Amino acid sequence: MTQLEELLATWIPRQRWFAGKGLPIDALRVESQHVLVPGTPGLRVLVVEVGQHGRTDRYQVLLGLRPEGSIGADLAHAAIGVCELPGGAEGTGGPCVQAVYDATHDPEMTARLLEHIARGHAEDGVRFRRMPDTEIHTGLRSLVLTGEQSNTSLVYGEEYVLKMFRRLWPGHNPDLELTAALSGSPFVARPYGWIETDLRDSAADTLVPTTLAMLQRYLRSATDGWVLAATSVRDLYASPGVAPEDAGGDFSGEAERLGAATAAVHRDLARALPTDVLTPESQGELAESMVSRLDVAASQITALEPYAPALRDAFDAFADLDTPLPVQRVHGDYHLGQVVRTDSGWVLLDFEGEPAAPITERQRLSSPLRDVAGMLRSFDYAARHQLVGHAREDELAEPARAWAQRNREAFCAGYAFGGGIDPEKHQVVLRAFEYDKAVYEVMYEARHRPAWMRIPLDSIAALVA
Ligand SMILES: Nc1ncnc2c1ncn2[C@@H]1O[C@H](COP(=O)(O)OP(=O)(O)O)[C@@H](O)[C@H]1O
Ligand SMILES: O=P(O)(O)O[C@H]1O[C@H](CO)[C@@H](O[C@H]2O[C@H](CO)[C@@H](O)[C@H](O)[C@H]2O)[C@H](O)[C@H]1O
Repeated sequence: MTQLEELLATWIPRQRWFAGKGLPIDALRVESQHVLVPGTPGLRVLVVEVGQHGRTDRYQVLLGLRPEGSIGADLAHAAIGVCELPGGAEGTGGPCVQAVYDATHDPEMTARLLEHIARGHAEDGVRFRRMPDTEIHTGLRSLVLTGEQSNTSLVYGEEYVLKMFRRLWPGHNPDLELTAALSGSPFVARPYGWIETDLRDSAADTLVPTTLAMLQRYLRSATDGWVLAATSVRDLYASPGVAPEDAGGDFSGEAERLGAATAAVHRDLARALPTDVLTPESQGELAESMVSRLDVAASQITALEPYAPALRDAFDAFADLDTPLPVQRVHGDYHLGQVVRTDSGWVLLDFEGEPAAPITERQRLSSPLRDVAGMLRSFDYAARHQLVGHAREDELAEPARAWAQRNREAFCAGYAFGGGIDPEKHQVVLRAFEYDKAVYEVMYEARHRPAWMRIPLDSIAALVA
């Protein structure tokens, strides 16, 4: 490994967006390095290959370069280290020792990204694109959004958000594809542009245009759906003996409006992008993929094993259904943290799909009920997460169940009222998607938040009871 690769092998596993937590890094290689700002201070986009346990993932790193010893206090938290870089100070000849740091925290450097998108510039294999009929204000200072994210988002002057996709797969990111297809909808934040490069698809041995980042309108008045729901749950838990419908912070009106917004987005996606009907064979394959995901999860998480037969039965029942299943592009990783409440209503974000799945899989058409199931799981999460370690856990189990049930029903009613298919009439499909999502969540939590693994596990226990 080069000195830079050694540094990255220590720094990358500590980042929130690193998906391979818990496993040692066996190999790391800088696959490509694109110079956006030559010299020092300098800016490069790196595509880094990380090998772990027999598989290789790619990550995007925005690397800042400064002369050794010149990283000020404002960037100290972003420091990666000091190393010799080939062509470190472009124009000066040979290798040169540089301080390298995470440039997402450096507004001087990130300002260049916004300028490049505004101008539709291209630089060293990286293309910056502006959406037609948009005007972009430059000269805005960026700040990194804090929070539990799979990617990194920069907010420019409360006007735009630039989401840098961290884990890269060859292809256009579905977040960009779907947000662009929904442009003009009141239920999505307007897209302004994107950044892309070519990434090698080793299976096909071709270079594929691949999205590195997407620029969108920043919604100033937005409040996270998860935060709103968690506040409602907290209110309920602080009012012993009060039913969810009588509690001050009842969420069901919002849940119903969210259901209607979701149905409207599904309708618009079905109008703008391809749709189909699943053949019985494809439905069988989908059920099989749910079973395989369960098998992998149960082989790693022994606490899942007792529920595996009941889960398999639900997937089999789905495979045996003989009603044709309409499919289309869907959100793919829908939960309360992906929706925000603004002054004018709910807005849906992050159409990326499950960040751990290859892009081709995420682009596959699916039933809109998959998203409905995702949101129903999220109501369950919102109700249960405050029980973890709570002194009154046993006493609160019933209010938690009642809160989740009330909001599930309200969401489904809003979805049907808003023109979506009535989820209540498709229980077999809905159950299969809910179980599949819960299995995914067990794996996700085992990797990212082990203390929360019992949330989906408890739900599975209750669902199959
Ligand atoms: N356009 C936006 N306006 C306001 N807040 C946003 C916007 N986009 C994202 N956010 C905030 O950032 C959080 C993470 O964004 P998201 O796109 O879900 O990133 P990730 O894929 O990394 O999880 C969201 O939950 C939301 O609170
Ligand atoms: O938002 P991301 O695209 O990063 O999605 C991943 O992280 C989510 C957690 O932030 C995870 O969602 C799970 O936890 C949520 C509460 O934090 C809960 O509302 C969801 O229902 C639950 O699935 C998501 O699964 C994962 O892909």
